[in-house]
Amino acid sequence: MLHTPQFTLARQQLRTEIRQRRKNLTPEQQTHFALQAAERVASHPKIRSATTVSVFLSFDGELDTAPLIQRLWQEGKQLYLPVLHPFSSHHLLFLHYTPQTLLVRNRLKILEPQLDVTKVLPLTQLDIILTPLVAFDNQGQRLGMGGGFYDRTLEHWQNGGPYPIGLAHDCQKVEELPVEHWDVPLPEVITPGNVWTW
Ligand SMILES: Nc1nc2c(c(=O)[nH]1)N(C=O)[C@@H](CNc1ccc(C(=O)N[C@@H](CCC(=O)O)C(=O)O)cc1)CN2
Ligand SMILES: Nc1ncnc2c1ncn2[C@@H]1O[C@H](COP(=O)(O)OP(=O)(O)OP(=O)(O)O)[C@@H](O)[C@H]1O
Repeated sequence: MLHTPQFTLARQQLRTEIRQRRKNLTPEQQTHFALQAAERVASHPKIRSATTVSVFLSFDGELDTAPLIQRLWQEGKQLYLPVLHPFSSHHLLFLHYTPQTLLVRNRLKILEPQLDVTKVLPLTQLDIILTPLVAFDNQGQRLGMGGGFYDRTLEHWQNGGPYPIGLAHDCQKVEELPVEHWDVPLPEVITPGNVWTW
């Protein structure tokens, strides 16, 4: 199915608008929301029973994952971070993340663990994938930064892949997103104020 230029433009405008919305949150709001969300994530049954969880390092006004990461380490979870694949474009690898991990800035200016193949976890061994997003809607549809990284990662999640849980601010929710055929809807999104399930 092909879409009109207007449709693509609508997605792009929505990205710009919601990114601005989350960047407008005050530092006080960011701190408060990060703690609220950390509590919701850490007490979620699927997280409690998980061994391996992928997180992300926040940028661009995203919900700050720093308190959540500390808490999950304390609880003995094995954490992983997305790393841009060195030659398979728009694909991610997931690398082990500990307090000792050396972080470097990638070409999109996001911190990631330095590439070390011995630290890569196959997707089939990841229990939960906490998924960043720009906007989500009433049906669990997700709009990301536009690289298709998580769409590719989550393509086969229902056939033995990691269970995805979106992580976002409440202000990132919209009524209905313009959806592309490759968009993968999320079964759950956790915000500071709510746990949304579909
Ligand atoms: N914290 C976090 N990590 C993540 C993601 C994310 O959404 N959040 N990603 C989810 O997919 C992947 C990175 N995806 C991205 C896709 C596009 C842009 C981007 O357009 N960035 C700049 C321009 C980059 C540049 O300066 O060259 C921009 O802000 O417009 C950034 C990240 C992997 N890691
Ligand atoms: N499963 C897939 N297989 C191949 N190409 C894909 C797949 N998913 C997305 N793409 C391609 O990736 C590009 C970006 O997709 P999209 O705009 O939906 O990204 P996004 O969901 O906003 O970003 P992200 O998932 O990185 O947060 C599109 O051009 C699309 O064709």
